[in-house]
Amino acid sequence: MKLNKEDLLLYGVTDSKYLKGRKMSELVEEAILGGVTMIQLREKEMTHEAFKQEALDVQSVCQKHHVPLIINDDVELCKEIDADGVHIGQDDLNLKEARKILGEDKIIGVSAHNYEEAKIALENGADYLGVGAIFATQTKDDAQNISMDTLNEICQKVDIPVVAIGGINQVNILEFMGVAIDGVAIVSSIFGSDDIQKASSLLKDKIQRVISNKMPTCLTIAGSDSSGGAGIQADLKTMLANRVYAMSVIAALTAQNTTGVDAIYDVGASFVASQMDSVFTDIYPMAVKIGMVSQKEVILSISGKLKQYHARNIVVDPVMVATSGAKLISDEAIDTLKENLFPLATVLTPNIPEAEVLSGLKINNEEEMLTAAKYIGDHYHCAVLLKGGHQINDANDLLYKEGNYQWFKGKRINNNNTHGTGCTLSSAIASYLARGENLENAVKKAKDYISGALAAMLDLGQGQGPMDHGYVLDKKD
Ligand SMILES: Nc1ncnc2c1ncn2[C@@H]1O[C@H](COP(=O)(O)OP(=O)(O)O)[C@@H](O)[C@H]1O
Ligand SMILES: Cc1ncc(COP(=O)(O)O)c(N)n1
Ligand SMILES: [Mg+2]
Repeated sequence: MKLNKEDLLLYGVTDSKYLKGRKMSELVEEAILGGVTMIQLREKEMTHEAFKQEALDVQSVCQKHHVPLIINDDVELCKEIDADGVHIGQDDLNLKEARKILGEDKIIGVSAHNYEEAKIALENGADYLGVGAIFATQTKDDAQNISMDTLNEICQKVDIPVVAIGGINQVNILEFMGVAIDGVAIVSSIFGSDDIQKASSLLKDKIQRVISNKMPTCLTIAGSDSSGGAGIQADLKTMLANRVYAMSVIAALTAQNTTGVDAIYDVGASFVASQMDSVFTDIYPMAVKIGMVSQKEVILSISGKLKQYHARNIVVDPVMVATSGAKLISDEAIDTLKENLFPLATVLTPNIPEAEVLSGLKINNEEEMLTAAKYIGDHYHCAVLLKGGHQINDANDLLYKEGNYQWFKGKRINNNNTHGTGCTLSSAIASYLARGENLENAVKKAKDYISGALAAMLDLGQGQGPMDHGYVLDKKD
């Protein structure tokens, strides 16, 4: 029996510490009834005879439900009872030998902790890879952690199925949104649960949704602009126009129009946290854009939640002053931003005045833009896109990342309606990161989008008006 990719969707891995006097085959049957699609029998401290007896019991349950049974480590036992396959680690009997013993018809899975190991396993004829540990796990204390990025890289470069393993539970399973895995291998959250069938069924439902979802998801955490040109409203319009599913956590409300900000109403830190819980435990965002956050407590609650949910692709727009000149952040909050949010950022997107505040340097030309971008990037250990919208000449933006820099040239458009340009650019970058683009391509596409939105020459309001975020839809008429 050879492997179907679909069999890996919810891969239950047993552990006798959860037996509590019951038979392993009973636990396995509950897991299968809940939706587990493949079973791995994993016993570390059992005599050969006892392991064989348990394996035969479990095998009859698996056969009854047409679920493949994989034996951990023990190639001989797999052959002896004619199980469907074996899973071997990096230290176990090597793959070529296992293949010689079992022949081509048996499934052989291999554990890999990095791309090199994955490549070798692929070359030596593995049928699937178990990659981890993704999260901290109690099952294996020596497990190395690997990042979502490495996991995704392995999935994309290796064309055999990949399951993620290590500490996966009902909440963090959503973090695989947008990662090209074929399934998850789970021990404790299935077999350690009081109701194995129910736990399996909930996990199955979640992993099915995560894997089948092809719509990139994106979250903005920012302030509301009642006039709709900047803040949350600009972000949602931008994300929609750049074809991602957009969600919002409102961190502040402004009474604002094109002529200025009349009032600010702060949203409490705990309500911001509640909004983030609601979003991250249901539709996990593949990228997050952070805009106006005016209060220290709110920033702390955002950074705490971003860490808790291992958010990735974080674009931080250090919004300090609106295009109209109004101050949007307290001085105390700027320090909190630097200490707590900047270290989490994939990229920071200051405009020239903001970069001057962050670097303490004056910026009058492109050479000084580079000096400031370098200072900020090296100081806060993140990539920096220093926007040139406030330059007198061209609207050229500078991306500085890990010692390298790249200019994104723009033609200055003779349009005074630039309300919300920073919000729009950062949201467009987040959208393309959610779509799987690397930072350089995301910036390039975002820059093209905003140039088009400015060139559409919308003219609304009595002050510096908003842009036409929907210009891309005109083609559809
Ligand atoms: N008149 C303009 N013509 C073309 N691009 C512009 C113009 N004004 C701003 N931009 C671009 O809009 C983006 C936002 O930049 P900027 O206006 O500096 O940010 P912020 O809104 O945060 O002050 C950048 O890509 C910048 O180059
Ligand atoms: C709620 C809110 N957030 C941000 C901005 C900054 O606008 P810009 O993108 O023009 O810098 C704004 N004016 N209002
Ligand atoms: Mg602006």
